[in-house]
Amino acid sequence: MIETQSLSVRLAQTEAVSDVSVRFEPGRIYGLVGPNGSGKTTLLRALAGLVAPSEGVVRIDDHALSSLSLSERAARIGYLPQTRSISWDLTVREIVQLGAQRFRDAEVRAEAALTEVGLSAVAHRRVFSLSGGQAARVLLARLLATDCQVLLLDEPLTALDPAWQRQGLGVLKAAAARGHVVIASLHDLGLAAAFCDSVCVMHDGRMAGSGAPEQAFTPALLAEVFHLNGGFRASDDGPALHLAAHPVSSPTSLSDHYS
Ligand SMILES: Nc1ncnc2c1ncn2[C@@H]1O[C@H](COP(=O)(O)OP(=O)(O)OP(=O)(O)O)[C@@H](O)[C@H]1O
Repeated sequence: MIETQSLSVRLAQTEAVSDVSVRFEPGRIYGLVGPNGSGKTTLLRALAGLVAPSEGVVRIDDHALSSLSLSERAARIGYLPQTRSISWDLTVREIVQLGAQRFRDAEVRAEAALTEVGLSAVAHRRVFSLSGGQAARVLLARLLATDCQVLLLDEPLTALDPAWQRQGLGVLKAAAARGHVVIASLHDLGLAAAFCDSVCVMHDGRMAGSGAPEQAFTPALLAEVFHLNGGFRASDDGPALHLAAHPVSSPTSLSDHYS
């Protein structure tokens, strides 16, 4: 379990996260959603202990995160940052094994993670020879290989094709089913609604709503936070989130949003 209590994070002149109290439970996948600049990355970085709270606290399993050593944090929390780069042209297998290096059976764990992301066939290849989407899957496999209780992912679907966006979320859902806490920032609200047990909606640094997608994604919240008309409607596969093709026509709020 990882939670924040009255968490605020100030970055220079900006209160990027403002008075957020939220609890994330094992066995569940959480979609962290919100417009650009709403505070998703900052909240994830605070949960990872990479940025200090200006107010409030992050707690993991009833320990204040700040009381844990770096190695204790690293054993509990895996983090896939938004800006991803691979510095060394190692093989795919070697990169993924780096995630599992605290385990004796790192090689076995790395192979299992590579299978999950569909990269076993290219495990011998140098990582710089891969496509952008394949490289993104290598880093997802490295994160899975950490086997950390808490997995934090900042826009993990970037660079993935539509099929692999769904496969990737399926892999994360399976990790949650194994007992991990999975928290992923996502921009695709439809995918968040389809795959996540809960969504947490950030708006101007605050938590504007949270809960099961059908409860949290109300038409009023979609209009207010995302400037979108939409809501859940019945479909053959059960209730599904439908969003209008065009944003709500609100020149003032949209110009604010995109400025
Ligand atoms: N290093 C920084 N210094 C000052 N302000 C920052 C810094 N990093 C982010 N911010 C500001 O904090 C706010 C939240 O940014 P954050 O990156 O957390 O948003 P986000 O929801 O992840 O956005 P996006 O969807 O665009 O990735 C924004 O107003 C941003 O401009």
